[in-house]
Amino acid sequence: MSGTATDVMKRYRNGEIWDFENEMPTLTRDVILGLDGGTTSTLCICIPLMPFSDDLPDPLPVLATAVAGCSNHNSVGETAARETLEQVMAEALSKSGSNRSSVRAVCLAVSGVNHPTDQERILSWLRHMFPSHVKLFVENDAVAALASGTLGKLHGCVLIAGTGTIAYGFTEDGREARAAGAGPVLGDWGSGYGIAAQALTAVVKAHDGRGPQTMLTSDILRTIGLSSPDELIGWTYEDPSWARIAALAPVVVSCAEASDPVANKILQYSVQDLAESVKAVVRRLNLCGQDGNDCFALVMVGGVLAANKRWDIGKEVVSCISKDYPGAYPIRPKVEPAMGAALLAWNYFKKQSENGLKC
Ligand SMILES: Nc1ncnc2c1ncn2[C@@H]1O[C@H](COP(=O)(O)OP(=O)(O)OP(=O)(O)O)[C@@H](O)[C@H]1O
Repeated sequence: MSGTATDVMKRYRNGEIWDFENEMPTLTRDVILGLDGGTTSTLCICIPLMPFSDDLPDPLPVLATAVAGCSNHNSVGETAARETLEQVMAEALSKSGSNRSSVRAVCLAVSGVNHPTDQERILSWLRHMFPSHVKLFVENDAVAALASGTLGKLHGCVLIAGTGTIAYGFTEDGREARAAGAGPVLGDWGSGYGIAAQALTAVVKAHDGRGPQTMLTSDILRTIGLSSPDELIGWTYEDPSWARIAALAPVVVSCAEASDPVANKILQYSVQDLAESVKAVVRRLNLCGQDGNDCFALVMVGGVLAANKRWDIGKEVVSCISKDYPGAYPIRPKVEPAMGAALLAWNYFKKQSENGLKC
């Protein structure tokens, strides 16, 4: 299958493949399922197998989406994770008017896929759900995040900074490298958790007389409804979940915006840490070429990198990376990681077709 940009425009209307002869959506079609399996929810997106053009339609055609709970087997166990996946894919297919026999590929991006054995285990679940001709992919969620910025091409580096952080990159010939993403105990200081943990530490140090006074004390205590730093010990033990601590990151930003030197220092350190993760990946993969000036996509994802009025962490990170690697071009994805996952699978078929292979 191949198609020009004009063909693509002709074949889509309102995000559906359109049967122009009969003025109705085409009912029988090959579809791809892209899934983003997070710790809180799982999103499944069903797209048609689009024509293999370099100019993708804008907006990208979505036949249906479905949302379910957690599908991370580390959190909910294998049986519940499999059931959630089955349910969310069945719902997306049913909403799109398709069924399992229309599925050409499934790409599942999940957090916690760090090793080929994780991949194999999840692949074997999918193999039981679909006929053998269906192409199956299981990736780390960072890979889908990269693809959501590059529209399916695995080339460049993604930096995710939300509750946690990770940098993940690919060369055009498929080599990959990652940095950070090992969790707060192992020093992800640029994550929401890392920023908030440094701020809480600064508050306790100021209270003890081990560090400078900071407006973080009043602002953090007000935010979490405590009256003294002494109560922080009980507060952290009460529920040490990463997201609860990480939710304090915007308080650090507002204190830095109000020129608090301690908050400023924390953010500057976090910016350096995030930039170092990306630079480590770029260096190991030589994404910037021999002279250091080659262009590469730098996909920026996550709440910490969202634009703030005056203290824009994402902008500072890019500026820090650009000093060493001027070819880094930042992309803030317009589509969901689940779409990134679906586009990864589509790109696989596109490459097959370009190489003259049957797909
Ligand atoms: N304006 C902001 N500036 C800095 N940090 C922010 C801002 N808004 C939200 N955050 C932080 O972003 C984090 C949430 O981001 P996001 O929703 O991308 O993460 P997540 O999906 O929960 O985590 P992860 O990507 O690690 O799984 C929270 O820690 C929050 O404190």
